This record gives sequence, C-alpha cells and structure tokens, in this order.
Amino acid sequence: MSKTFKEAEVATHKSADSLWIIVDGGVYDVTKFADEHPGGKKILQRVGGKDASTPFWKYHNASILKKYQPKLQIGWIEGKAPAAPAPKAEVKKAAPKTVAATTSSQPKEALETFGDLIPYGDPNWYQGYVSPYYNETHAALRQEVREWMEEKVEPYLSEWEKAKFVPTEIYKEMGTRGYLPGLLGVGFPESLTPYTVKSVDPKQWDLFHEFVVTDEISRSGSGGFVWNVIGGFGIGLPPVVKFGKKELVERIVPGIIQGDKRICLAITEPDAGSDVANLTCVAKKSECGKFYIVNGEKKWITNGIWADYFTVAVRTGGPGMNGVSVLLIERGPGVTTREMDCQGVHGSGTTYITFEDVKVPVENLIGKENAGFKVIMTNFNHERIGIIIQCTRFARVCYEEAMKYAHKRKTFGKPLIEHPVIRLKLAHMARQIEATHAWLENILYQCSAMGEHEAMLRLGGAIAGLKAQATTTFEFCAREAVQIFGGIGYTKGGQGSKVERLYRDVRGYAIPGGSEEIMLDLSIRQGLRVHQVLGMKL
Ligand code: HEM
Repeated sequence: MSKTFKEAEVATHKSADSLWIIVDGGVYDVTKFADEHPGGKKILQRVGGKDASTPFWKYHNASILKKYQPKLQIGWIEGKAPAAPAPKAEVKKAAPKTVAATTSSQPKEALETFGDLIPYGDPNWYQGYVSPYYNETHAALRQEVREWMEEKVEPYLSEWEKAKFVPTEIYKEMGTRGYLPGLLGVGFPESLTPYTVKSVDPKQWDLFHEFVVTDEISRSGSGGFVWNVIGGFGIGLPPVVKFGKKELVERIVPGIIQGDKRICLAITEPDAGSDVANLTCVAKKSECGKFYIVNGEKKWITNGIWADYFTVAVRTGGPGMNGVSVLLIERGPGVTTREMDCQGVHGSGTTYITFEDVKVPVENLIGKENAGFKVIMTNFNHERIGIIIQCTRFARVCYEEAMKYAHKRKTFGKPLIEHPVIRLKLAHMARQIEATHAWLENILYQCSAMGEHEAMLRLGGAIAGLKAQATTTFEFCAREAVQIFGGIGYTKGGQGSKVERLYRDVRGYAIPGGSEEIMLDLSIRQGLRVHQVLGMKL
C-alpha cells in the first residue's frame, strides 16, 4: 500500500465509473463497492473525489475501515501514509515471583498509557494511574491480545453473531497463542502444552494475567464470542485438571488446551439449575464394576454442541448433595446434543444434551464418588470470577461506545455530550463500573494470596455478591447505552451493534452461574458464617 496520490488526482475520480474517496489520508476506490454499500450508492457519489473523513466517521466504527481496507484502499495522499511503527521494546523477563511479592516490591510508578484514554473507558491502570497489581508483563500481554483481537476478531463479529458461529481457527489460535492454558486458574501448565504466551514467561503467569486475557477478549462486546472460545473451556476443564486422575489428565488435557478438542461443563438440568443438589441425571455402576451407565438430560450447556468431552454432574448415591459425583464423559454412543435458540450470547452453542445408557469407564470419575459437590463448589469461584470480569468489561464497552457516540451525534443543535441528562447517565454508568472493577481487583488479589481451599471458604460469599454487582452494573449500562444510541442501539449491525448485542446478552449473565437473587442471599449467609469463625460480635 505504498502508492501515493495528490489530492488533485483523486479529485478527477468522482463519477460512477471511477469513484474514489479519501478517509483519514487513505485513498479508497469505491467504484464497484458503491452498488453494495449498505448506506446507498448516491451518498458515496456525493463525496466522490473528496475527503470524506467527517461523514465516514459520523456513520461508521473503526472496525468497518479495518475490514474493508484490504479490499478497497489503493494508496495514500502524499505525506499522509502512517510512519512505520517503532520496534517494540523487549518484555523484561524478571525472576519468577508470586503476585504478593511482585506487588510489594513494585516501584510505585504508573505504566505507560494505553488505549483511547476516554475517562473510565478502560481500567485506570491503562490511563496513567498507579496500581499495585500490574507490571510490564501485564502491559505487554494487554497489547498482544488487543492487536490480535483488532485484526482477527473485531471486524467480523457482527457476521459471526448473525451466523451464530465463530471460525474454528480462532479457538485453535487461543490454544497456540497460549491463552487457553493460561485460563485455568492454576498458573501456566507448561508440562501439558508446547505453546506459551509470547509476552509472558510461563513462570511469571498469575491471576492478573488471566484477568487481562479475559478482559481484553471481552472488549469484543460479544458474550457469544467470549463464550464460544472460553465458555465451556473455562468451567469444564479446571475440575478435570484439579481433581482428575493423572492418566486421564495426560490423555485428554493437552488436546484441549492446544485448541484441538473442546470440553463443556454439564450441571444444569431441565429441572435443576442453581439448585444443584436436586439433580437427577443418574450414573449406576455396571455389574462388572468397570463402568458407570449414565442416563439423563442436561440443559443450557455452553459449547455442548461442539464438545468432545463433557464434565458432568451425576447422581451416584442417595438424594441431596452427598449423592452427587462428577464424571468426564466422552462423546460417543448414547450422547446426543441439540443446539438451543436463546435470546442472546449467539455463537456460544447453548445445548440440550441427552445421555442414554452411556458407558463411562470408572477411571473417568473426577474426584471421589459421592463427593462431587466439593468439585462443583470449588469450580464456582473460578467460573463466577470469569463472569464478573466479562460483565465488568461489557459494562465498560457500553459506556465507552455511548461516550464516543455522544460526541458524534447532535440533537437540538449540539452534541449529545453537551446535554446534562446524557452526562448524568454516563456518570451513573462510570461510578458503578469503577466500583465493581476495584472490588474485583481486590478479590483477585485475595485469591492470589490464599490457597484455593481457603479462598473457596472465605471468598465464596464475597464473590457471589460481586457477581450480582457485576451483572446489575452490566444491565444498567446496557440499558443506558441503548437509550443514548436511540434507534441505532435498537438496530443490529452498524455503529450501535455492540450495545444492541450486549443488551440481549445481559440475561445470559444474570441467570447462569448462580442467579442474582441466589448470589445476593449467599453473599450474606456465607459472609456471616465466615465471620462467625473469625470471631464476629453482634
Ligand atoms: C471506505 C468507504 C466505506 C465503506 C467500506 C462503508 C461501509 C459501510 C457499511 C459496512 C455499512 C453498514 C453499517 C455498518 O456495518 O456500520 C455502511 C453504512 C452506511 N454508510 Fe458507509 N461506507 C463507506 C463510506 C461511506 C461514506 C463516505 C459515507 C457518507 C458520505 C457513508 C455513509 C453511510 C451511511 C449513511 C450508512 C447507513 C448508516 C445507518 O444504517 O445508520 N459511507 N457503510
């Protein structure tokens, strides 16, 4: 794309049979594209031969330019081509440290600023504020994931959401770029994959790196995309890694974390959701004692439709929580999956599963027989933290998109941002996002400092409360952003596409993983229990 043109030359291409326009110094030949332009042919012809940057940005997002650049751009106006990017600084490979050690010895200096610097549009450590939680490796990872998302994912999201699909190469890349192995809440499992993350030494990997990956992929503003790539993985695999037998882990985990195979978590049933202790999918030992025979149904199972493996809660004993076990079921005879049609999170493959006389080797038991409840409960903290990270970023995306649009769109003779009622909406969004984010960082820090068992007991209540805080914040921000966008936020595709999509995704976050009502109640019940042990005086 090194060809350059003078403005006078572009000006001669203003007819239907040779139509060029300039956007941000780039020269685009839209002669053939004009007929298929969703905004119409005439509107392009009116700016033929001219600099159309202002009207272009009025009607489109950056991802449109990125997507069409390879097809339509023919060069640059003289002197306007962007300078080649400066070579990137090498990431410092510091000696391995725990988060606690890293933070206590960290110089109290802000990291370089990153992103669009819209106030509250990114977490404050992106915007020149000091934070005890992050160092250069987190910053390098943030840049690495964002570049990948902007190039490979963002321009195609509306298409994928419509088709309820994400190309399998993207999941594969999540494996080869080392993001999948880093998202298990167990550090970086180097022994199970040859792939590592380019910008972070595996020995330095901590929960805040995990946070950065999930946060940056959630900038997609698509629950369907995020759940497609990590929805089943992030909740289905950790129980296998933590409680599975060595032989099973070595046999199946490498294929999954390298992005070749898929796994999902199947707990919810048509008649048992947050009420896990009541599940009825049954697993009976065969007479030879070598197998469990599984019969039952599972519903709303993310990624189930493509899954090779199912981490399944089954009843092996009597009623209640002490009769529940967890089995790793492999796709095969007796396993049937059907995709469900839901309000949002399109592309995440929400599935109805039936197990009919499925033979499962006893070696596939995860944890101990009838002690599956512990496996499920241990998993909940990690699952809920994933949901909290995603919702907090989704709320931020709603805010960021609304703030940008409020500067473009004029009503009653002035930009929306100059109307106090719009600033009030943005302020209420920002204060909730920042509060949620700060609580989340604090909880992650506590998780890093405690062992998993202690974290499960002591933080379960707070994490439940934070999940409700994150989903209500997300719901509020999605609502307010759609109001600011007006009709454009009610329309699929185009500038309001992220907020329109997120508005439909809200319930997909507020209900599963523990509904808001159950989370709020649990936060108080569990908090009282823990503080009784700590010596609470009432
Ligand atoms: C490189 C040149 C351009 C490309 C690739 C392009 C592409 C698109 C696409 C894909 C859409 C569908 C909506 C979306 O997904 O955002 C759209 C809509 C639209 N475009 Fe363009 N466009 C270009 C230039 C322009 C220019 C220069 C103008 C105005 C002078 C314009 C005005 C519009 C309008 C009014 C809409 C409809 C917006 C709506 O539905 O609210 N486009 N364009």
